[in-house]
Amino acid sequence: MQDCAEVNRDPEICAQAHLPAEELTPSRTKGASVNAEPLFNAFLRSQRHRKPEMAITPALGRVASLFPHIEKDWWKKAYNELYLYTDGDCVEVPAITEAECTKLLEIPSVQQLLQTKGSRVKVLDLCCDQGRHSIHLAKRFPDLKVLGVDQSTYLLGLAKHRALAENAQNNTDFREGDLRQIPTADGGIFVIDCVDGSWIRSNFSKSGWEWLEGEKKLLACRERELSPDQTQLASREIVIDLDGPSIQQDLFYSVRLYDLEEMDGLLQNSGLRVRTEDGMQLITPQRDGTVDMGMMERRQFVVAQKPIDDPPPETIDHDARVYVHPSLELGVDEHKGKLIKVSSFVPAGTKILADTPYGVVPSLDPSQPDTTLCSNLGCNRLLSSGTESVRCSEKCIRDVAWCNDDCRVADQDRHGFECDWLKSQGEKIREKEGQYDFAMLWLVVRLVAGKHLQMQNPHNAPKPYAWEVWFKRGWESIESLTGNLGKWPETKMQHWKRQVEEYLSHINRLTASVDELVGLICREESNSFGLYPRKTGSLENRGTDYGMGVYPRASLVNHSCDPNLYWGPDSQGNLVLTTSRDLTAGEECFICYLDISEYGDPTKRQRVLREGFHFSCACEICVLEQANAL
Ligand SMILES: C[S@@+](CC[C@H](N)C(=O)[O-])C[C@H]1O[C@@H](n2cnc3c(N)ncnc32)[C@H](O)[C@@H]1O
Repeated sequence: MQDCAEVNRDPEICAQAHLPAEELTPSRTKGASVNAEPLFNAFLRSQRHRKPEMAITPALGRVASLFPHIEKDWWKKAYNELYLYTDGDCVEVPAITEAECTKLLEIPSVQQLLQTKGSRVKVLDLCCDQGRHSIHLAKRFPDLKVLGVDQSTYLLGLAKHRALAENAQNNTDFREGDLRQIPTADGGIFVIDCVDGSWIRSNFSKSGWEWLEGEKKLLACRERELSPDQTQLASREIVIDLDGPSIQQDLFYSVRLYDLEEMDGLLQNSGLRVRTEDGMQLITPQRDGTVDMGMMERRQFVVAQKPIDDPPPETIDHDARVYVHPSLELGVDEHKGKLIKVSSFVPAGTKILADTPYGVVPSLDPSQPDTTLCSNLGCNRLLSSGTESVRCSEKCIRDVAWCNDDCRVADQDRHGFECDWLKSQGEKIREKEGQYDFAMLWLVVRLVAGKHLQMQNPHNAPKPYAWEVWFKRGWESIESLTGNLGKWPETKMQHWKRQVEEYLSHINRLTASVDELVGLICREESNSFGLYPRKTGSLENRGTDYGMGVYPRASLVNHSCDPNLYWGPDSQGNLVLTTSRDLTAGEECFICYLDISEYGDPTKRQRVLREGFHFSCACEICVLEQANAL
């Protein structure tokens, strides 16, 4: 690996196009695509004499479980010529490689890097396989230096052969290496193209039969099994050559399934920070109905970076972390008001929006009084009991903590705004009005604190973001939220007015009037999101909330009892909205405002929506239920 570092020290784009190679089970496409490339076949022919390295377990019939049969280092032998026939062939189409590279280049931070550095950028392609991305990028940008690293001597040989034939040998290099021993460079961008574990977990096919009509006539028979803890997917692949000695391979292997949160955690453990603003884009390779796509069916890009120097707290712009999918746009409906829709087809499992909060508060679970959120708005990490944390030196309230001193310093000004108020009013409100009203009033105070800081630091508004075509940022985004004014019952309005007069006049720097603050409560109550441990919008119970926040962009998504998005916070308190099914062009996006697992009863559900959100739901489920009730 020393060599790699020398050839391509500090790569700027580290693309783990197949993370790790052994973690993927690329699916199959027609053998015709293999035939389409004479060079590839010539190489295969030249390798014909090689005996497959794979040891075949003789006469092993049906097995009770696949897991006991998996050899420890199965991946050391599996990436041979058969792999390209039965697995790698599904992406052996130049158009797919081109589309995937275009996606990579569309990642905002990659674009930015290319714009600032030109094509002098160095690319490290880990688990480069037969070099299809490396060679494509090298040809597309002749000044680029691309190093491909893989553990398979066979695939590297093919990559070198191809680079030569495609005249890309001068700016590519291919070396043998183990990705686990490659140090990550500072300042570069780390892109992982990996299997979408959570999707595969619930959608994988237990078996697959596939005819592979190419240079060889092969039949691949596959069987798959999920481990009891659902973290591993084991496969058995028997490959039969119809012309030659029949069984070519009986391979048992297993792949670890990571979902986005786990991947995020892994990257953070390795000192990388996930760039949520770059999105985790989904690639769905071309396929046809006859292909057993295996784990290639759903993949995603995760983009991360080693933190460079953090900007000083007063210049932090949380809105810089907002991610908006390019197909997303705003609309208006006569009854529903503003709405979010998509302008083109978006496949299921796509992150459509990741929004940053304008304010968040922890909502303490009384059974776990030590659990809270890092108070730094740029962090919001969950601090479970036992996690090391820094407490407020003024001992204002037990809910206030930071995960470390850096976060405390970054949050100094904002917390300074609320500290005295929390100290004098916090526990009193909780005792007299209850936890819900305390969290609501605290959130309102944090919203006002945000406005106050913004007014103090007007330079806190750098360049416009592309998403500002549709959305507002900063305090303006809060002001533009619907408050359902005039729709709340008078008793509720009086209750909030009393609370504002009784508790909020204690903030010295608060310059807002009682009416403005009551209006802010109405907005907060119409738009705030709970932070739940499990995703919401599915039939699963979402669990108990550990925080609540106002997310001005995500707030524009309307409700349906049969939503097409699910939502949940990431580890930094950003709210991530993901499509739960394919969306067609023009379709409105919906989340479910309720935990549908608790609101199966239509009357109860309609009542909560009317009282809490002031509308009668007319989604398909509600219409059907009403028709059945008549
Ligand atoms: C979080 S906001 C959603 C964005 C809102 N449409 C706007 O104009 O800002 C919640 C409010 O949107 C409206 N809304 C949401 N879903 C709706 C639906 N399915 N039908 C009618 N109104 C809806 C209600 O007024 C609700 O209180």
